Amino acid sequence: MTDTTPPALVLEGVRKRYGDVQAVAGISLTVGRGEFFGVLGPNGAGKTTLIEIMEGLREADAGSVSVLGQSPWPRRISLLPRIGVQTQSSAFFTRLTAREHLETVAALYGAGHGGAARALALVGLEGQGDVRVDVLSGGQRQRLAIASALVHGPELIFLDEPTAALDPQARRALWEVLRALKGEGRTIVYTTHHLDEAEALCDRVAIVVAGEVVALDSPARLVDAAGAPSRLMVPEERISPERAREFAGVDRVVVEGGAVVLETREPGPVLAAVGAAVGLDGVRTHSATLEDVYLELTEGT
Ligand SMILES: Nc1ncnc2c1ncn2[C@@H]1O[C@H](COP(=O)(O)OP(=O)(O)OP(=O)(O)O)[C@@H](O)[C@H]1O
Repeated sequence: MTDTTPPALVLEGVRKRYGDVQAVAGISLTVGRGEFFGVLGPNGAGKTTLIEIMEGLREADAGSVSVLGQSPWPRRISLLPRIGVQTQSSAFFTRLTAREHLETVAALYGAGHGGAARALALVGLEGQGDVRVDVLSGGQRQRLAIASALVHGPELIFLDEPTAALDPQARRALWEVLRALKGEGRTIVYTTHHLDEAEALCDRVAIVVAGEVVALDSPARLVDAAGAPSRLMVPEERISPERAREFAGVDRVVVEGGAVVLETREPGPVLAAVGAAVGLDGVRTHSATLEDVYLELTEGT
């Protein structure tokens, strides 16, 4: 039987200009149901504009957008309960408590009250349910904004830099929340400047530069395709740069922070050769990461 369920998102040739600025310059992409999809890119690359077009908060100048099989613009009431959008803090009901705020958001989507307690617990705000929104800390407000996107149990969740203002523990806790939501089959589309996070969480990422997608794939495939070298760091008292250069498969040798660094695209054989020659005590390795790929693709922007 063929699956006729439409993808979570289909964008074709989407463009958006603000005056002289071409914020989104022809973006096409598809996000499958249940996918965790990251939108990455430097400040001003067009990520927020793109997400707002997906959310139905902005109209594209050109191109087509399909969200769960429907066009999100003009605003489509039937779509709203099915998508979750991280509230901007300007849209908070500041005189309400955190719980009342979430109950109100849930009611606006036609969902019951039960979701508020669950959403508070999911983002680690169970102790702040009775605290007024206007006295929450910046990080707590951010968590409430995320809870607002989840409270009605949507199929597709959009988050714009959800971990930006969070402390490291809250950030890791949110990773677990996001993983659990994905585990429930929900689709997540989010932007972040944390490349380690995108690498840990996303099934696929799109790297956006100046309104265009310059790379789109799984983090692992992007890293493989970039062919960035691995680095082996050997304490400098154990090996000289001259000797390090003699190992087959070493592309480049530099001395950094008390270590002789061997750059190689064949880390296995080089590591074995270094081990046989001088031993592996104190040797550290660094494989290429999504951040290396990102920095290369966004260089000069
Ligand atoms: N309402 C607006 N009016 C005019 N220009 C805008 C507006 N919103 C965004 N822009 C411009 O469009 C471009 C893309 O902005 P956008 O906020 O989409 O980028 P971003 O990738 O989300 O950036 P950041 O990482 O800094 O949040 C920028 O040059 C920005 O100055």
